[in-house]
Amino acid sequence: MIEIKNLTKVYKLTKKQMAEQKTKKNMKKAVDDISLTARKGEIYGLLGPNGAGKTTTLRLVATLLKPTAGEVTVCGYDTIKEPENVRKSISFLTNEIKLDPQFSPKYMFNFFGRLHGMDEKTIEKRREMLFDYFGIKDFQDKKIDELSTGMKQKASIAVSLAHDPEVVIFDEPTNGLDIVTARSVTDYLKLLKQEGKLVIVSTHIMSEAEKLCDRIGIIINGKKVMDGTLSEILTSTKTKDLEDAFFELYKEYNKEEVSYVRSKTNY
Ligand SMILES: Nc1ncnc2c1ncn2[C@@H]1O[C@H](COP(=O)(O)OP(=O)(O)OP(=O)(O)O)[C@@H](O)[C@H]1O
Repeated sequence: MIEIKNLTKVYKLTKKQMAEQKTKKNMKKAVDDISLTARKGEIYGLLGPNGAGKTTTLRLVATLLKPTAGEVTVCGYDTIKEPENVRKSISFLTNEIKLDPQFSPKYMFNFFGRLHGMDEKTIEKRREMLFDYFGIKDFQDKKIDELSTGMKQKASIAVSLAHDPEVVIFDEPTNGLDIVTARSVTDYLKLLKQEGKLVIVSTHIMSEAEKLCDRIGIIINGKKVMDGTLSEILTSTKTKDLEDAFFELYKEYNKEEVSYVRSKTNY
């Protein structure tokens, strides 16, 4: 289980970042008082536009960042007090973490398996199963550098799952993948859920959130503005699909931006 309580993350901005973000403030509140609970046997989706704070939230859960305020527990372990136990319980995948291009998928899998303290027999069994599922076997001895984007992503996913963790945290796992590869990834996430794992993903793809996630947390400007099942969200927003629901919430929580877009488009 993941329990997030009043989580806040403020970044200090460099002068360059201030210029890039066109702001005079040297602080950016990327995550603003988010609380949520995600349970075993479900896929929880963080849905939000670019810059909403999804990656920062997942990095805080994965112990890669320290919160400015609030707390997170993963499988009962506090991310600040017991980060090692949290790391043992999770798989974390993000676009910024890449496998070393000079090594092969097989080498990387074995390396991470040993790092997690797995014995050679278990490593081989897990590798065979995961490489088989993701169609990596024929490419397992090639350099990562020589693989296609989809194959690289599938290899990263397989390696990240080597130790069979209870909690799977994937930041935009289908980003940049073709529809067939993306489907093999989302189908595998459903299998993990059926095994009783907790899967938490971020996405800005409405259809993916609709089809994949049991519950969805909508994040706008660092705040969780709503969460629930798809039908709960549609009922509360009186809309017929997630895109309309998202836009209703976006208008409510982002009035300045929406009126700017309207004035530009006469919408
Ligand atoms: N290391 C950092 N230093 C300063 N600001 C940051 C840093 N990382 C992220 N931000 C800012 O924090 C905000 C939230 O970023 P974050 O990457 O968490 O959003 P996101 O929802 O994952 O967006 P995307 O879908 O574009 O990945 C953005 O305004 C971003 O520019």
